[in-house]
Order: sequence, then C-alpha cells, then structure tokens
Amino acid sequence: MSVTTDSSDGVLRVLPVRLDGQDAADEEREPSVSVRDVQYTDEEVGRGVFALKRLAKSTLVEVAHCIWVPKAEYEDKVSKTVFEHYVFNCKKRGGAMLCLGLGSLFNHSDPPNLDYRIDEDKLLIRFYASRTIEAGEELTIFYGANLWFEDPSGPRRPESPPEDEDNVFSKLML
Ligand SMILES: C[S@@+](CC[C@H](N)C(=O)[O-])C[C@H]1O[C@@H](n2cnc3c(N)ncnc32)[C@H](O)[C@@H]1O
Repeated sequence: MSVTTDSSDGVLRVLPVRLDGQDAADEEREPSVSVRDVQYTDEEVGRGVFALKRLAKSTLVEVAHCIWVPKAEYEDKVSKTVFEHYVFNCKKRGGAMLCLGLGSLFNHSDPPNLDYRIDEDKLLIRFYASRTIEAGEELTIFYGANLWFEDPSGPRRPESPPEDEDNVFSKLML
C-alpha cells in the first residue's frame, strides 16, 4: 500500500494517495484533513468545501458516514424537513442516507470535479477527485436536474449526471 508523506512545514502528515488499481486497501483509508476545508460563500449558497492544495485525479477527498432513513420515515418525515437537502437516494435498501460531516457540504456544479460512490452496505459515501483540482477550487458534485434552488425558467441540464445515474440527491429522484 503506498502512502506519501509531507513534512515540508515540519509536521509529518499522511497525504492522500491515488487510487490506481493495486492500492485497493487505500480505499478504506480516511483522507487527510489537510486537503480540504469548509468556507462560507454567501447567504444563497451557504458553506462549501474547498481544496487546500492541488489534488491529483482520483484522490480520495472524503469518506462520509451516513445514517440510513427507512423509506416510510423518509417520506413521512425527513422529506418535509431541511434534511431533505442533505440525503442521498438508497437504491438497494430503499429510503435515503443522511450524509454526515463534510460529505453533506459539497455544493452542486455542472460539471462537478468530484465523483462519488455510495456504499449502502457500510453506509459510507466516498468522494474522489474526477480530475486534477487546483488549490483554492471549490469541491463540487452533480446533484442532477430540476434543482430546487435554481430558477425553473433557466436552462435545463440532463436528467442524469455525467457517469452514474445514482449520483443525485434524493430530492431530485422523487
Ligand atoms: C447539500 S447542501 C450543500 C451545503 C450547503 N451549502 C450548506 O451550507 O449547508 C445543498 C444546499 O446548498 C445550496 N447549494 C448547493 N449548490 C448550490 C449552487 N450551485 N448554487 C446555489 N446554492 C447551492 C442549496 O441551498 C442546497 O439546498
């Protein structure tokens, strides 16, 4: 398993490694907190997550733990609250996964610079750089079409995200 270190500022820390096939074990590793941080943009967008340093394509930037919300509870309760904007659709289990930590703070862009994979068995979502990301760039994901915070008369985007049709917040799936 390859692990790179950075001690340029006198502090030894583990840096994220690229996921290039032979390092499958690294997929389970927590990403370094030194690569991303939360910043406030404005009242409309709220907070977002920004790269603190250049990230190579495929870098694992976040592993978000989630809470599973069963379908009935989701439909009767959660979908009627602000948490609706922080859940991901559960294809296998049904219902939704409420994303915790930084995973809940990635804003939408089209195109995004992160891909993500939902692991419903482990209730985790892993976020990867889908291209090289420069220091200071906002880290974003693709929510899908019909965004509730956009002007409905504005330009339409495709119903499906670029690669994986599961990559949408549940609000957009219902
Ligand atoms: C999953 S949260 C992202 C974190 C959120 N910015 C916050 O501070 O809690 C989704 C919410 O962020 C805002 N948002 C995300 N992407 C946006 C965008 N491209 N433009 C405007 N608002 C956006 C919307 O208010 C949306 O309901």
